[in-house]
Amino acid sequence: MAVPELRNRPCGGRYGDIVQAIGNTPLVELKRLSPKPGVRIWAKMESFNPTGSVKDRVARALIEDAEEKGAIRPGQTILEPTSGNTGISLAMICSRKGYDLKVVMPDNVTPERTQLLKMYGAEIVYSPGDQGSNGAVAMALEMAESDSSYYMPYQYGNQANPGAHYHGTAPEILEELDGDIAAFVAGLGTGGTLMGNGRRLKEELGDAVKIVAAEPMQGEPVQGLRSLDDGFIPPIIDLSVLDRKIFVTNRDAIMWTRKLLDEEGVFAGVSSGAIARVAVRIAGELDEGNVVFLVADDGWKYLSSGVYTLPVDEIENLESTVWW
Ligand SMILES: Cc1ncc(COP(=O)(O)O)c(C=O)c1O
Repeated sequence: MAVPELRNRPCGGRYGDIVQAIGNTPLVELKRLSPKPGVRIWAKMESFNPTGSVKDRVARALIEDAEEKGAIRPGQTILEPTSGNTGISLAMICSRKGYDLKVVMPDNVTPERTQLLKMYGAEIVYSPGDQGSNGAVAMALEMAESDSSYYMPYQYGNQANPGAHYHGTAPEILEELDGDIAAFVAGLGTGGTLMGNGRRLKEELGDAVKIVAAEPMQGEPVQGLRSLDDGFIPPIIDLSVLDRKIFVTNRDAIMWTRKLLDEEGVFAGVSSGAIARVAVRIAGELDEGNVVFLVADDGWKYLSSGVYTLPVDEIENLESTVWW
C-alpha cells in the first residue's frame, strides 16, 4: 500500500459567514486503534463543523436546495423531524438566513439538545420518546399535511441530504487519501451519510472500497443511529450501496466512545464509539489499506448522559441493555 504522507491543511480558509465555513473537516489518523501495522484507521472529524456535527453539511444543502427551487421565502416556517443534530444545524442556518424553524423531536433526547435548539431560536414539538425517531417522523408528516404553510425539507426522503456527502464529504476523503480507501464505515440515521459517501466512493473506486453500516442492536438505542431492521427504511436508502452491516451493543458503543477519548484524545458522541468499534473490526479483517470512519458529532451534548463519567469497570459490567 502506498502510505500517504501526513500533511497539514494549508490553512483554514476565509469565509463571509459561519454557514460558508461548513465542511473541509480534518481527517485524523488513529494509530493506537489500529490492530495491524499495514492497516491505517482514519477519523473524518465532522465534529469540527460550526455546530459540532456532520448535519451542518446536510442542513445547508437542504435549505439551499429549497432556495434554489424557490420553495421557501424568508419568514416562512421550516418543519423537520430530527433526533437532534439536524435540528441544531437547521436552527443555526435558519437563524442566519431568516427562516423560522419548528423541530419535532423525541422527548427523551439529552437536555443539551433542547438547550442548543432554543439558543438558536427554534421551536420544539416533542414526540413520544418510546417511539424514537420514527415517532417524530410520523408526527411531523401529520403536521405538514394539516398545515400547508410549513416547508418540510424531510431529510429522510430528500436527495439533497446524500448530495451533501456526494459533493462534499466524499470528495474531501478521496483527496485526503489520494483515492486509496479500503473501507468506509458510518452509522445510519437517515442513511444520507452512507448513501452519499458510498455512492461517490463506489463510483470513483469501484468494488475496491467496502461500504459498511454500523447499526445499533435491536432494543439498544444509540443516539442518532437506527437499524434498518426497525421497520422503516428511509426513501433515500438504496440497499445496493451497502456491502455490509454490523451490529453494535449499547455497552460497546459506550466503551469505544471512552476508548476514543482515552487512547486518541477524540471527544466524540456515542455513535462515534459504535462506528469506531466497527471500523476496528473491519481493519482486523484486512491485511493492509485505509479504513475511514465518520465522527459524526462531538461529546458535549452527551455529558449529561453520564457516558464520560461512568467508571470503565462499570461499563464493562453493564448488561447489554438499554442504558438511557
Ligand atoms: C449522531 C449521528 N447522527 C447522524 C448520523 C448519520 O446520519 P445519517 O444516516 O442521517 O446521515 C450519524 C452517523 O454516522 C451519527 O453518528
